[in-house]
Amino acid sequence: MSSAAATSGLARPAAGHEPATDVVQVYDTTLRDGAQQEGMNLSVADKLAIAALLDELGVGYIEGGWPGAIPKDTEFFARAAKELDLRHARLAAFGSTCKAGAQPHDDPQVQALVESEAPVVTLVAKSDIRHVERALRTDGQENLRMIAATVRYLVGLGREVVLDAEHFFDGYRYDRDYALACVRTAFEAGAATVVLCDTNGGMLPDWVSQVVTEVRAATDGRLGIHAHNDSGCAVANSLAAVAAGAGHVQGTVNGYGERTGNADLITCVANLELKGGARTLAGDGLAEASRIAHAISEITNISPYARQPYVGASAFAHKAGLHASAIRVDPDLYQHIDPVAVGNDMRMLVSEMAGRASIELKGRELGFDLAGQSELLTRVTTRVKEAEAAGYTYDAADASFELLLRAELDGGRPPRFFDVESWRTFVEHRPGADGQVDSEATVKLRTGQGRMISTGEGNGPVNALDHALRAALVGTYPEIEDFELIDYKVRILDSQQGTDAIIRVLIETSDGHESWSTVGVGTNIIEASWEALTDSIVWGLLHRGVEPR
Ligand SMILES: CC(=O)SCCNC(=O)CCNC(=O)[C@H](O)C(C)(C)COP(=O)(O)OP(=O)(O)OC[C@H]1O[C@@H](n2cnc3c(N)ncnc32)[C@H](O)[C@@H]1OP(=O)(O)O
Ligand SMILES: CC(=O)C(=O)O
Repeated sequence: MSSAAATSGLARPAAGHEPATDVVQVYDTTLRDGAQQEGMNLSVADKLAIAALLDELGVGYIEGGWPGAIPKDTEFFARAAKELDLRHARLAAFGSTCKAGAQPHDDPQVQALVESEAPVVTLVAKSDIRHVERALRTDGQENLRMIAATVRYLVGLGREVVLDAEHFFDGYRYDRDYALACVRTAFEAGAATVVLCDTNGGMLPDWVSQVVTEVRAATDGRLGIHAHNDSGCAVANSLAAVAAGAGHVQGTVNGYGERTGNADLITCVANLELKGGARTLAGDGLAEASRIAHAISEITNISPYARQPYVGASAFAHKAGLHASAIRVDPDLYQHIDPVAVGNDMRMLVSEMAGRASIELKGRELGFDLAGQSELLTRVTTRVKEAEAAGYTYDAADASFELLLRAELDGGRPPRFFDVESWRTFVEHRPGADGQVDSEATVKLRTGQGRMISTGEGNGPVNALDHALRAALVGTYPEIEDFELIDYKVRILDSQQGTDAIIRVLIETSDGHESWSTVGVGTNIIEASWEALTDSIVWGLLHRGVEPR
């Protein structure tokens, strides 16, 4: 594998996509525009924790929210000043220009921005004349006065002012002169950066490119880009803007944001750094990007998107056998960068699409050197294909695949910690018990310490079976007390057969340090669950280094 993505022959900038400037400011708005995402509700503690992670990533600016408008955001700035020790980022408070007919020093909303004590203030201003007239219900001159007065006032108080020109691209296409007048007014009043916003998110990269090129030629000062993803082009539009001369890019981690979200900041930065050769983040944060993106998902309580570029769990996961056979020669042949550059890992997926190279590489990932073991590789590949045809799925159940591989390595014998004599479950409904249904299971098995018979109760037959199995084993293998079933998924594979269909069960187990997934297949849910449950215990014991007792 190449040591750095930037050195990979595959990661060279494509002509026309290099940034026009080699330093691009990175401005994160996860805590403000990201928080505008449907269903997201961040506490002040959440915001402080995310801000610390963003600083670790190395962004230049963290927009913390809108003090004065949202009480939690007012509190965030008060606490951030005392509790955050930012090494890289400057905090930005977001708000709007003063109201029509008002002066900034009399406008309570502008005063709240001042009182936040954030060193940077980002003002949203209308730059589309239609919004000025219809939403603000004022005229173009008054809006320019509001921009000039508010920017000048805040700059006079020593703040770095960023002006977010809302609806800029739509406004520019409708009335170019007015949109340009807003940008010029902000620069003349002392704004450090004017950010051209695709607020409705409907632009396409060549439109953005053309507009930014023209604005750059017509004005003097640093331009930024703030793109929403309604046309699916937020990242592409941000890159197009930077290539056309914008020196500041706004976005959110994981692309959170209003409606379809904002430009995914990590994708933008990774593209700019690794392909465009720009300097964006302070420090080595990019190499930690996957961990940071996932940590932020934990805080927002929104499951990470596996297929997210660069940082997604599937971003460097390879399933097709032909891909694996080339990757065995050189990973660059099927990867656009070295995953290490963004703190991610290459993974091999074993499935019906696997070839012998996939099995060899997966084996290597699991710590087995299978190189040159041609017969074994053929046997395992055949077993995987047959099992997948019967309903198993190993790309979602690494632990079950490892047990299959170990069995083949050991002459077809699966690892044996116990021998099952029998198991059974029953479900009972008793009249007069408030509709309650009781489940009970009995498991009979043998370990080296003798014959064990245990009964378990549960809120369903699988739960009862799990309890009975654990009860039967815990005396011999106390280690299993730490194993916890954390996810359980059932899928009907042949739905046309109704209740006779094949059932697949996937189980995820954790011991508090790592988690592992196992699969079971059967004509009924309990049989399939039993297989996944026993695999999960066997794998857990093997990985604890436990010998059969
Ligand atoms: C494109 C973006 O995403 S910008 C960020 C948007 N974020 C938010 O709106 C979240 C926080 N917002 C809020 O808490 C509230 O909307 C507040 C506190 C800002 C305003 O609340 P209210 O005073 O009740 O006003 P309301 O939300 O109904 O309307 C917004 C007002 O701001 C005015 N306004 C809108 N944009 C601007 C601007 N750039 N400059 C000055 N005034 C503006 C509108 O004309 C309207 O004024 P009006 O009350 O005189 O009609
Ligand atoms: C400022 C902002 O969030 C927008 O225009 O989309």
